[in-house]
Amino acid sequence: MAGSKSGNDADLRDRVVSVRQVRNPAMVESRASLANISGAVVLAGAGKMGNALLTGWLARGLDPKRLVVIEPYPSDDVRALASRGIRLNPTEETGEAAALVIAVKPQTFGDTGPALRPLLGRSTLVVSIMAGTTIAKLDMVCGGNIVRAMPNTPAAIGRGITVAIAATSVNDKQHAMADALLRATGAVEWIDDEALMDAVTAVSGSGPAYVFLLAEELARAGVSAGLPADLAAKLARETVAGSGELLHRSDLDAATLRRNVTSPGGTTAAALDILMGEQGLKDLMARAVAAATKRSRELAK
Ligand SMILES: NC(=O)C1=CN([C@@H]2O[C@H](COP(=O)(O)OP(=O)(O)OC[C@H]3O[C@@H](n4cnc5c(N)ncnc54)[C@H](O)[C@@H]3O)[C@@H](O)[C@H]2O)C=CC1
Ligand SMILES: O=C(O)[C@@H]1CCC=N1
Repeated sequence: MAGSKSGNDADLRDRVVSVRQVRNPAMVESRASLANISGAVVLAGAGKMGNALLTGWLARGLDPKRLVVIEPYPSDDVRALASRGIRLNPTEETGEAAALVIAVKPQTFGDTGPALRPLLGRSTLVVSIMAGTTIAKLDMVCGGNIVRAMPNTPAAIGRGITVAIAATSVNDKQHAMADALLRATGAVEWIDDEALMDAVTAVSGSGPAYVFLLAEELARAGVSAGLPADLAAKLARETVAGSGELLHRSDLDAATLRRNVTSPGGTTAAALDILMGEQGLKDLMARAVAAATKRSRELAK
């Protein structure tokens, strides 16, 4: 038994190494491409997602002097970046940007978008991460060579996943720059069917919230089952984080990892009878993702 466990550990280590080997080239390439950007990278909106992007770019070697941040209510963290050379709300002309990344709320874009036009030249790349905001709307409100992208908040620790689609006017150089900017925060998947973006937003854009809710409710259920609140919170947090990390490192799919926890006739099976029963998680998740997809479509109007 012990022999087979250490064999499993060795297998897991091998898999971790092979995962790292696969991921590194893209990160290295992203770092090289970020360092090669000439011209200003302007970020409009340094809230939760804008901040995560900023952190990733700086960690991957984008020269802070190339960064311009437009943010009416900068957090202390963003203000502190000014000491590293980032230009925050500059009053002087910044000239034509190499890239403009739009991270304001979609509901405000109709008002904020036109003010960004002076930053755009013929070759400016525009990357929008706004939910539900189509390439056609971006083109109408501010123009530029547009990439529409949907990241998620694990971007803040370089573990996000972004789905992106480029307008036909985006050339190879602009495409590579967009890829480098987005890849600085994790994996990137390029698609060529914009209609998929609403479901993408519902699954990976909003998805971290569903996982955090799972941690919240697992802790609450632990308290109901008799645990002290702080122990329940710690157990739920570490269980969600550890399971996510195992899923990340393992070659096994989620269903197999789930089965590996489930002894026939045991405690997990008793819980899964509820979670996988009628109107269980499958039904709830399908309804939740459908609601988010619908909301993303509504934001486009
Ligand atoms: N939070 C998330 O998990 C994700 C958000 N997104 C998208 O990212 C965008 C930003 O979302 P959050 O960061 O969550 O919101 P947020 O509210 O934290 O950030 C938006 C920022 O825009 C700033 N702002 C307002 N008017 C502005 C102007 N005229 N010029 C420049 N900045 C202005 C606000 O002060 C705020 O800091 C949204 O479009 C959202 O759909 C995309 C993927 C995930
Ligand atoms: O809730 C939202 O609308 C944004 C987009 C995906 C995550 N947060």
